[in-house]
Amino acid sequence: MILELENVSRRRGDKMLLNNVNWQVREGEHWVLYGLNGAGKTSLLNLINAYFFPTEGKVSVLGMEFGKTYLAEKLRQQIGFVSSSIQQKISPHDNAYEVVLSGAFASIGLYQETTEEIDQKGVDILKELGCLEYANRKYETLSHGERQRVLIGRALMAEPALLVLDEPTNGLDFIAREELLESIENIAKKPDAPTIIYVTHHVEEILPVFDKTLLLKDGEVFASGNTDELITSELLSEFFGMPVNVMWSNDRPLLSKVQNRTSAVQNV
Ligand SMILES: Nc1ncnc2c1ncn2[C@@H]1O[C@H](COP(=O)(O)OP(=O)(O)OP(=O)(O)O)[C@@H](O)[C@H]1O
Repeated sequence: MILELENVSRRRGDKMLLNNVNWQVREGEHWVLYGLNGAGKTSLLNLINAYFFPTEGKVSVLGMEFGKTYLAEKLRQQIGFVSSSIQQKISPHDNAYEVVLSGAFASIGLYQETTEEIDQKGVDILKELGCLEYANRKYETLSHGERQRVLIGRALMAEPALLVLDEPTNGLDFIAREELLESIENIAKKPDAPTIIYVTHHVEEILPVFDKTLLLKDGEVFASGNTDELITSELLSEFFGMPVNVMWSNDRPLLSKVQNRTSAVQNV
């Protein structure tokens, strides 16, 4: 089992950041974690990464149960994490190749000697993610989309059992977003792929490989299960508290607001 959360709550003062969350992620599954701003997604990721501990409930990540053994460092080495907070920590003067290689040591910056095997693996990953042409460019000169690819490459260097992609398409234009999604899909489809948790605000980004979804609302699990059963007009209308329409095109959902009668009349 990759992830097992049992009746997990996290309180901060009077506020419940997470309330009675149950979630099981099995090896080989790919999940979307979907929620609006403030739903508790970051809080949940902080818990998975052992930056937070639950006030109540049981958390077990990659077979390590929190509280019983304190293995935060060991755990984090086995989780590939791509987020805007990691993005900000990368040294802007390191080149793309060095950033990717640093993932082998779970370090920010490359301080250790690499082996030939590590170097080759870095090249393979750069190739796979389409980053070879800018491998020698400084991180600070890369576009937003290129940086995200490099960060995913860095995360893959450590061969993580779990890869968490926290809103990786933020700030990307349509083409860059679709290209990045294609790369993510290719990674997910590989036989030795890590389990992926893809965090997003955008239903349109749910790729067919993400066949499991957790809908988080106000710190609680609104629903979890098979994506095609959850991402429906009916369930999402209930989730948003307003009527929405979900249409599927090329196995990807498209979301739109259903116009109510009053606004339709106003538009006449
Ligand atoms: N340290 C804290 N103290 C008090 N409230 C907090 C703290 N951290 C987060 N919150 C609140 O908990 C709620 C959940 O926040 P969280 O950042 O987990 O949501 P999110 O789903 O990641 O949102 P976004 O998509 O906007 O990043 C929010 O209402 C937030 O204001």
